[in-house]
Amino acid sequence: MSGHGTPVPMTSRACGPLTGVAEVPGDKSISHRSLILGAMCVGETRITGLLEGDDVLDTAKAMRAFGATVTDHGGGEWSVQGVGVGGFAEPAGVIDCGNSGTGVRLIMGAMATTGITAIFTGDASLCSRPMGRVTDPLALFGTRAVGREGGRLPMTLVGAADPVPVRYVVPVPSAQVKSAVLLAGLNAPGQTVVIEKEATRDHTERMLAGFGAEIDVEDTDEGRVITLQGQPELQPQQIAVPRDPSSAAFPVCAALIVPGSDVLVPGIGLNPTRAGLFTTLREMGADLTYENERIEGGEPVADLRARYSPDMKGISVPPARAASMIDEYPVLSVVACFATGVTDMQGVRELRVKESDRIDAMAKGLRAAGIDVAEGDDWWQVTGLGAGNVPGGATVESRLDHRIAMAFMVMGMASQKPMSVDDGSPITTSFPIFEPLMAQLGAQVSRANG
Ligand SMILES: O=C(O)C1=C[C@@H](OP(=O)(O)O)[C@@H](O)[C@H](O)C1
Ligand SMILES: C=C(OP(=O)(O)O)C(=O)O
Repeated sequence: MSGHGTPVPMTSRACGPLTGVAEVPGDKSISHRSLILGAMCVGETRITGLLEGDDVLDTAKAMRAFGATVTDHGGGEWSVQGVGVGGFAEPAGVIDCGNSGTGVRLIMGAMATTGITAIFTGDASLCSRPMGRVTDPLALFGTRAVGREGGRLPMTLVGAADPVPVRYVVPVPSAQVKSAVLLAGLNAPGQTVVIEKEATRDHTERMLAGFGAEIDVEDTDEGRVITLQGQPELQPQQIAVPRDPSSAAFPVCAALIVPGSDVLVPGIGLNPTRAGLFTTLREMGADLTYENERIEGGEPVADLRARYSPDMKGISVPPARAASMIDEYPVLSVVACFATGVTDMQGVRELRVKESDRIDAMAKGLRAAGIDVAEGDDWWQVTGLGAGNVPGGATVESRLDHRIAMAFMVMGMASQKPMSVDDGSPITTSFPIFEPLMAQLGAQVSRANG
């Protein structure tokens, strides 16, 4: 879990070219789902390339608490002996999901129709995030939730003993909400239907099909209609987790802004529901190429090659692309500082309910570093100063948010003065090897202030 220990101040300063190969860890979204779905079938699921970040480790602990046997075999190899759909045991203690919205919301879905009771909590960040978006649709199955004011953790969920299937139109673009409803639908008899107006990451749908569930996805005038047949017997799988495009974003963006850089980031999943940042960077004029494009485990994958790009221009990022790059706006806003002109980001209200209010956290930090930022409820604009012209020289609060901490560390690699964060410890939630990996490329990130 992050943010429970001593804060780790971190500083990043201008460095020579970043060069070499950046092997980023496994995908966080797919790692959570591998453990949860593995726990929901009878038999052994084998996983390679699991992200061993705090968020995923907390999900592994939770699956043990619900009765699955989760074993770390070393070197990113894990196995899960599952208990079957509807087979979760009632946990003896409180389920602490640490910093992870994905972990808590998907696990709530998975236990919601099993007739057991579980108590959930998390760190200060997670306890401030809205859970009603998940407990409202789960109530339609018959699940009861009692939490703090505003639907916040800590929260008790009493699972539905006789769940009914549900038809639910997801009111916010959220793969976590969609996934929670689908996982709950697994143990309800009959068909559960989830409709999303905007496509969000589709790992749950793809993986459910892989585990043998009967699931159908159709694009209609109403949106993406996902129909799941309840009470399947899921079949254990061998899963090779691809590398995380959201982690790849950091070495890629750093290479684009540090003079002379040339970095290869191999084996990155380019599922269209995740790859919006790379499309955006290319539209800005980034020298970012896809090499060795291939299909792995049913997903498009490529090696990304990012080179220093001093002539990038600000663009308008279309709101329809927001879901496919929702976690990448903090680091995109850093790249925008090194481009010329305005980068306009619209339709991004969801950024306000992540580990922190990411528009507010980035706007304050960027302004302190000499950048002009305008913002509204669901949009913000960053006025770039162009390569070499970004002042920097600020210490920013990371607010228990790994992506805020890493974004400002990337900024410091190319700004005139160093950038510091008050606490870099949250980085281990998603990217535990961020510091050694960036150092290996030539970055100067140190654990000290100023
Ligand atoms: O389903 C997932 O794995 C995730 C969905 C997104 O959250 P929302 O569903 O809240 O948009 C994303 O921000 C998060 O990092 C991972
Ligand atoms: C939003 C994120 O994660 P989560 O919602 O799982 O905490 C993220 O990793 O950027």
